[in-house]
Amino acid sequence: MLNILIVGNGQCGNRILDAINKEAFGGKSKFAKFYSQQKYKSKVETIAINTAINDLKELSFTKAKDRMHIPHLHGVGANRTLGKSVFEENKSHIMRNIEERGNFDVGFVITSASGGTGSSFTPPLIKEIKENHDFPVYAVVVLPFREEGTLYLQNAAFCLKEIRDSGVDGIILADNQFLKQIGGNVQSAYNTINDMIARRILFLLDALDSEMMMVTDLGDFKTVMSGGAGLATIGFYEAEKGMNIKTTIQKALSPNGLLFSTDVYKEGSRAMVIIKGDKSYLSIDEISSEVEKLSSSVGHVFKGIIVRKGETPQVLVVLTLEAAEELENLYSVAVDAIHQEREKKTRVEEQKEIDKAFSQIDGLEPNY
Ligand SMILES: Nc1nc2c(ncn2[C@@H]2O[C@H](COP(=O)(O)OP(=O)(O)OP(=O)(O)O)[C@@H](O)[C@H]2O)c(=O)[nH]1
Repeated sequence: MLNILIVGNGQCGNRILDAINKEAFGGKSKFAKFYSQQKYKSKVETIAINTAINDLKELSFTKAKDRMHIPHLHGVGANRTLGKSVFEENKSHIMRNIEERGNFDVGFVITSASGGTGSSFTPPLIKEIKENHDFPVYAVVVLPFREEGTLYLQNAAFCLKEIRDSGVDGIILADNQFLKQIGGNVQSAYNTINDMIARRILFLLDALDSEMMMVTDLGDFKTVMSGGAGLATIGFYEAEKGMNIKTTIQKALSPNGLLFSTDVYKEGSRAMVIIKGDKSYLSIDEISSEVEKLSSSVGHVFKGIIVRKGETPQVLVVLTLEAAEELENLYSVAVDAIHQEREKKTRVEEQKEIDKAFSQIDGLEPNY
C-alpha cells in the first residue's frame, strides 16, 4: 500500500483537489465526506491550502481538517512577490501540517501557474519538501487561458520556471486554453476540466497500487517522469460502446484525451500506458501493436494491464515531453506581457511627474 500526499494550492489547486475527493468518496452528495470511506486503495492524505478563506469554504468534498487557511486578507491578488513572503512567514506551520500526517512514498502538488497564492506557494513548498524528505514530488500545473491578461501570463512564465528549479521530480501540465474546446461557460468548463484532471490522477494512483496482469509500478512512473525535459502530460480515454482497445489507446493519445497540446509522436520522450477493463476487451495483439507504434517514435514505453471484471476499457497514458512547442508559444506571449507590464510601470512613474506639477501649488491659495 502506498502512502500518498496530495496538496492543492490556491483556488484552482483547491478545486481540483476537491474534485479528486469527490471521485474518491464516490460522491455526488455533499455529505459524502462526513460518512464515507475514501475509495483509495492507497493511504492518501489531502491538504487544500489557501490565503482566501472563501475559496476554502466553497469546497464541498474536502474535510475541514484538510483545509488549511493561511490568513492574508482575501488572497494575494495575483501578486507573487506578496505570495512568496506570505509563504515564508507561514512555512514552518505548513510543513508541520504535512509532517504530522506521517511518511509518504510520493507527493503531488496541484496549482494554477498564473494566480497569486498557488503559483507563489508551490515552488518554495516543493523545495522545502525535497530538502527535508526523500520521496518524489510531482507538480500538476494548470496553465491559463491566454486571454486572461498580462499579469496571469507573466505569473505563469515565472512560476513554471521556479517549479522546475525547485527540485521537483516532474511537472504534469494541463492547459485551460487547450481544454476550453470542451465548451460551456467558464464555471462549467472549470468543473469539467477539474473532473478530467481528477479522474486521471485517481486512475494513476489506482494503477500504481494495483496488482496488474502486467505490472507497472511507482518505480516505472518515476523512470517515465525523469525522462524528457521534466515536463509531462496525461492522456485518458474511456471506450465508447463497441470501440476496440486499439482505437481507445489512439484516442487517449489524441487531442480528445490529452490535457496539454502536443504531438505525442513528435514531442514524446517516454511513456507509460495503462489499460484497465474486462478481459474480453483486452486484445493483447492490438495493445502490443499500438504500444510498439508509440515506442518506435518516443523511445521507452512501459505497459500495464489491470483486469477488472465487467468494466468498460479505459486507457491512461503518462507521457514525458522532450520538446513542447505550445509551451514555447506561451513563453513568447508571456515575454510580451512582461514588457507591457514594465512599460505600464514606467508610465505610472512618469505620472509621478504630474503629481510633482500638482504639488507646486501645495500650501498656496487662489487670489481674486
Ligand atoms: N482548471 C481550472 N482553472 C482554474 C480554476 N479556478 C481558477 N483557475 C485558473 O487559475 C488561474 C487563477 O489562479 P487561482 O488558482 O484562482 O489563484 P490563487 O492561487 O487562488 O491566487 P490569488 O487568488 O491571486 O490569491 C486562472 O488562470 C484561472 O483560469 C478551476 O477551478 N479550474
